[in-house]
Amino acid sequence: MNLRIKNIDNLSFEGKKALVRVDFNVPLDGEFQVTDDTRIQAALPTINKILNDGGAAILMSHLGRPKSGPEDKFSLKHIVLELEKALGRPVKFAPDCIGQEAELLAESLKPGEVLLLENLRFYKEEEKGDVEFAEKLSKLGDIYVNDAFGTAHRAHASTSVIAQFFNDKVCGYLMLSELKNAEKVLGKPERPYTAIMGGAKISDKILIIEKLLDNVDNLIIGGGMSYTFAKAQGGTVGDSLLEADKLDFVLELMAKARKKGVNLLLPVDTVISKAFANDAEQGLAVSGEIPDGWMGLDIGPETRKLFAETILNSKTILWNGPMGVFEMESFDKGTKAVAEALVEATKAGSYSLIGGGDSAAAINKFGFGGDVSFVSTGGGALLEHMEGKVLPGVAALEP
Ligand SMILES: Nc1ncnc2c1ncn2[C@@H]1O[C@H](COP(=O)(O)OP(=O)(O)O)[C@@H](O)[C@H]1O
Ligand SMILES: O=C(OP(=O)(O)O)[C@H](O)COP(=O)(O)O
Repeated sequence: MNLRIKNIDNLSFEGKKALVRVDFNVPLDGEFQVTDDTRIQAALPTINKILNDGGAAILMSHLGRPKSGPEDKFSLKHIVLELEKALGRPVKFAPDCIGQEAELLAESLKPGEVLLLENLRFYKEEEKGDVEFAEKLSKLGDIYVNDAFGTAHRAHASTSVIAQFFNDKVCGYLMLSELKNAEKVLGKPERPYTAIMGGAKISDKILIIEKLLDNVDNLIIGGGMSYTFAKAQGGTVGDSLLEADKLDFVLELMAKARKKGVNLLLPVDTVISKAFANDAEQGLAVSGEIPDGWMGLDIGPETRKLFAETILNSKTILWNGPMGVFEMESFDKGTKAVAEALVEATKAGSYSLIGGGDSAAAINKFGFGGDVSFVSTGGGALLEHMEGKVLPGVAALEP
């Protein structure tokens, strides 16, 4: 971890206004209710430290990916109630993240008070990393705190460019805890070290899979991406997810695993279905032998046993991406079996780190969130960090 960054514990916020970049990019339902408040809860230690010190907190975040300007469905006003509930105190809201009203609201903020700014991405300048926009934001606070680990892989105005306008700039507690936990896997992980990769698309995870082969003892591949491996080995995959342009890459990966002595585990059987639906006709197939008209939507029972065995023999485990379409009950058994193995391994003293929105949602769905070592609030950010890339949101905090 970078020790040149100032420690938040050594900083007093008394009488100060802290401008805090948080990641409140949380899921909302059709009624604009927050359906998972993990990221809000995770930001509380930093906000409470500021308030308990006698400071005021000005919170800024993005929500979703608005295309051009303000859109009601992406307004952060929808999360004010949830934030008030979590903090146990009122939260003021600035309907624009820059400009006169935001400045007046920030200026009149008293110690112990909290102000939430409207979605930063209502300005295209945010994602462009525009310096003038960053400077306007910076006028709102005296100290800059970045606690948005989930967005730390973005070099945006509020996550990195803004830092140059502050003498006092620090990592928040969430960011620190995320970096510390990732270090256990990135540094000298206790061995055997097993990475489990799943989810829908190989193309999203190519770099990380390749990078992992330099470090892991076992690499488990499940979920939608495993059918491209089956196809590349000459198998048939019916209507399963397939990235036909990645077949050569997959064969190279397999060769690299052999060369590096990495034990690559692929599914040996798969739950198949006639359609992408919970109640469609289902069956079981040997991997690479899926008939036409069927699609693989989960790993099969033999695979679950095989994967669990390896997980239980591991000392460090990194998991990203579900083993099947866990959102449907008929296809959640593989993901559940892997989650259960992770919990058991953790109980036996192994270190387990889970990243990615869907993997975190899966582990929470099964009620295991508290039974693994760490569930990261980052998806892309955690993976980029694992690839060894410098996170702009962290680098910007260096003096
Ligand atoms: N066999 C499969 N066929 C289709 N979709 C799948 C399959 N296995 C997993 N998925 C889907 O992959 C999605 C998660 O992928 P991804 O976004 O890569 O995970 P994460 O957010 O954890 O990184 C889930 O919505 C899940 O339903
Ligand atoms: O949810 C996020 O990323 P994730 O889906 O990789 O966890 C972050 O808020 C970053 O959002 P972005 O990918 O729109 O920049």
